[in-house]
Amino acid sequence: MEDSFTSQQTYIDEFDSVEYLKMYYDQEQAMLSEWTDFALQTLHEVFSAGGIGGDTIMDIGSGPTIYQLLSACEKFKNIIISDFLEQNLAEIQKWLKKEPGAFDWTSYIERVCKLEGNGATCEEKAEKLRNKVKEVLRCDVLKENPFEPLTLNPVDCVISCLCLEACCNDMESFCDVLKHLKSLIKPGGCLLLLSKLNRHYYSVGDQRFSALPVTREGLEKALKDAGYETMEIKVADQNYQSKILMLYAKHK
Ligand SMILES: C[S@@+](CC[C@H](N)C(=O)[O-])C[C@H]1O[C@@H](n2cnc3c(N)ncnc32)[C@H](O)[C@@H]1O
Repeated sequence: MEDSFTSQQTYIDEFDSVEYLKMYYDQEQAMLSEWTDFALQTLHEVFSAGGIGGDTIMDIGSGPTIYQLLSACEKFKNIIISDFLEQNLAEIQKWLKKEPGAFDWTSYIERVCKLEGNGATCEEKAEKLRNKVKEVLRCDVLKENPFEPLTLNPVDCVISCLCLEACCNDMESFCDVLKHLKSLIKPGGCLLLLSKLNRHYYSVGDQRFSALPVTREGLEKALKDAGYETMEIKVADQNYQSKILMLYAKHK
């Protein structure tokens, strides 16, 4: 069964949130900086350019991470965090409640404060983000209503980083998921997707998790087929090892 796409039960049983943070977000691990450099810089640019903002932003497949919301928290009054796994939501809650053992995001917060250059301290920025997170919810993007049995009001913006490729085993399913997300966005609102291209899997500890190897063209087509209008695409510099990109699309 080596080749089958990772099941939801495997995620529930095997995804180790603490190990994921250690492998991909611990500053000691230099291999990660290409992703975080790109994500922090790109999200800073997208949110500071104006145009994207409003009442509520929803992060889909947040995992145990908050770096992706550091720039967004300047532009939205409310933030909804969501993931399929309870263990990831528990990690987020630990950080929100400043509990012992919570992951230390200080260096990420400092980097975003520096990019924003408005004199806010790391503590002030962290408090701003904490205060804006109004919900931490379980979701399953494979469901037509990812928050079933809840029905949420559509939001101004949905953001999702490295998640959809981890849930969908083909482009048809990817397109269906984009349609599910569309129902969570107000008409005229936007979707921000951050992805690594052509990746077949990622590892957490000894466990491999499947990824759908997406291309820029495939993503653009899926967005079009799902009824979005692509507004902007940014691809990381050539000197990055793996191709990574940000897609900004509008719910027409
Ligand atoms: C590679 S991690 C990305 C985490 C985080 N967004 C980041 O940028 O590091 C993929 C995430 O997708 C979540 N996921 C997997 N299947 C899902 C589903 N059906 N619905 C929502 N999230 C799902 C996993 O729990 C995991 O947190």
